[in-house]
Amino acid sequence: MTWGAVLAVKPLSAAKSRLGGSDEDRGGLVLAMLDDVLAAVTAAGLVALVVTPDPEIASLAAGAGARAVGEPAGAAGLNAAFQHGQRALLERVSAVSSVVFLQADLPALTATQLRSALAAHTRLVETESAQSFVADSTGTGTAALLRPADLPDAPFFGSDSAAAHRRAGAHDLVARAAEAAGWTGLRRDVDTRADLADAARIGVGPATSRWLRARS
Ligand SMILES: Nc1nc2c(ncn2[C@@H]2O[C@H](COP(=O)(O)OP(=O)(O)OP(=O)(O)O)[C@@H](O)[C@H]2O)c(=O)[nH]1
Ligand SMILES: C=C(OP(=O)(O)O)C(=O)O
Repeated sequence: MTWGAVLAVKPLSAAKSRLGGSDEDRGGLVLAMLDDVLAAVTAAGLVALVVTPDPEIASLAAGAGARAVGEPAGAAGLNAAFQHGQRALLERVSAVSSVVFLQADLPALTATQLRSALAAHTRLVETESAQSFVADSTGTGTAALLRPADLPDAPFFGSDSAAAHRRAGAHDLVARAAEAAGWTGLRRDVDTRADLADAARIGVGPATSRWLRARS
């Protein structure tokens, strides 16, 4: 399997409203977390593509070695953005056979944990068309959805997405893979200041670490 990663990020002015703070402060954190996620994705050997309407985010993605595309025409929301990104990635890199839709707010993600999840998918998912997911640390959201690169179906990110992906037939990797106990960074998405403190406790990447130091 040749894996690609698709990430989606809203405009900086609208992103991560639950974190509070000034637009500038929050925007800096969104960029830092994306930088750390892309570093882990690249270190894991995946090609990455970011769907975003924001030129500053697109520029950071390009600097980190990822491709960047704008929002899909005529469709809105995260699930349409992921589908659009999957199609765009396949058009650009035809060798990609599987994709992971990955949240951009996982600053404690490591390449080792990401590779471990991809390996668990390959080991546990028997049929070629099957999907699997990694639930976030609360168990209700989805940190990553793993699937064939040519699957056209829309994913079900949003509230209670873990249950929605399970209902859609995706395998629950956290329930099935013993090594999921080590996926602390992969599962630690950051929506609130408390989440950020927990990510810092786990250990964030260099960009988020710099952002935190500048504020301490
Ligand atoms: N490109 C794109 N990304 C999106 C869209 N909606 C959500 N996202 C991204 O999807 C990811 C998951 O969304 P959330 O964790 O809810 O983040 P958020 O919407 O920025 O956070 P809140 O404002 O606090 O709800 C984040 O990286 C968002 O930037 C969209 O319509 N287009
Ligand atoms: C979109 C999701 O993330 P969050 O719950 O952080 O909004 C999700 O888990 O499907």
